[in-house]
Amino acid sequence: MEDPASTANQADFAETSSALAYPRPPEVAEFAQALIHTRQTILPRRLAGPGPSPSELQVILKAAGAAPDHHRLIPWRFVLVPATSRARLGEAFAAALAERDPSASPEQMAQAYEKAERAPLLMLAIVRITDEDAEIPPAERLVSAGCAIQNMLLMAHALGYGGALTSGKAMNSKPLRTLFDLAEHEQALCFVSIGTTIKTKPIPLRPEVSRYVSELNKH
Ligand SMILES: Cc1cc2nc3c(=O)[nH]c(=O)nc-3n(C[C@H](O)[C@H](O)[C@H](O)COP(=O)(O)O)c2cc1C
Repeated sequence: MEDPASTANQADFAETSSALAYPRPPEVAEFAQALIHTRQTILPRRLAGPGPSPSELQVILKAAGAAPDHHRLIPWRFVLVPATSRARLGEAFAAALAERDPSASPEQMAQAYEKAERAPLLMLAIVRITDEDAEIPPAERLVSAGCAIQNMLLMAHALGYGGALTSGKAMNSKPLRTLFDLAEHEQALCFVSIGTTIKTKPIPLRPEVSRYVSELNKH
């Protein structure tokens, strides 16, 4: 059965690209494989300018919108943190640290503050855990958010940028929730950092398929 577009309005949707040729030329799968398997985390301290241009940023953000999204709820959102707002984020990180560890040293406070300065493109990924559509449980919303985030990481990688997801103890602290104006039913998932890779590292080893796949027995 087709899903109704329940929460989001039809006007919220737009065509993005034309279809790929069918049958697929083999290069398509080869390209997809190369893209997926060469993506790796490049931590924010290894990301410098330039970051994506405004038009590249739109391409990256549009990729999120291609994620599977049951009932087309758009249960996630991203808040960009431009250079002019990094100081406010740094203050929230430091306040979050002070809240959970009142004995934090000035060095630790400075480190917490400095985390907001890294990576030319920084955004917070937020998921709407519940809303009036009770049919779509939190787990499905989280899956959709993860798909949207991975789409952006892969698109950034295709454009030649490095990227990383970072979380940490400040994620759902009061200072951060207040700064990003999170509603009660929203949860901060992770920061997405994107920029030019200044230091590469070997591609990590990937798990054998047998580690995560099994077959349902008949009995
Ligand atoms: C939601 C989420 C949050 C993450 N937060 C952090 C983090 O705070 N610090 C970090 O070093 N890596 C973080 N990671 C990245 C993982 O450590 C990384 O993806 C993993 O080591 C696999 O490496 P790869 O991305 O290079 O394949 C996070 C990943 C996810 C999915």
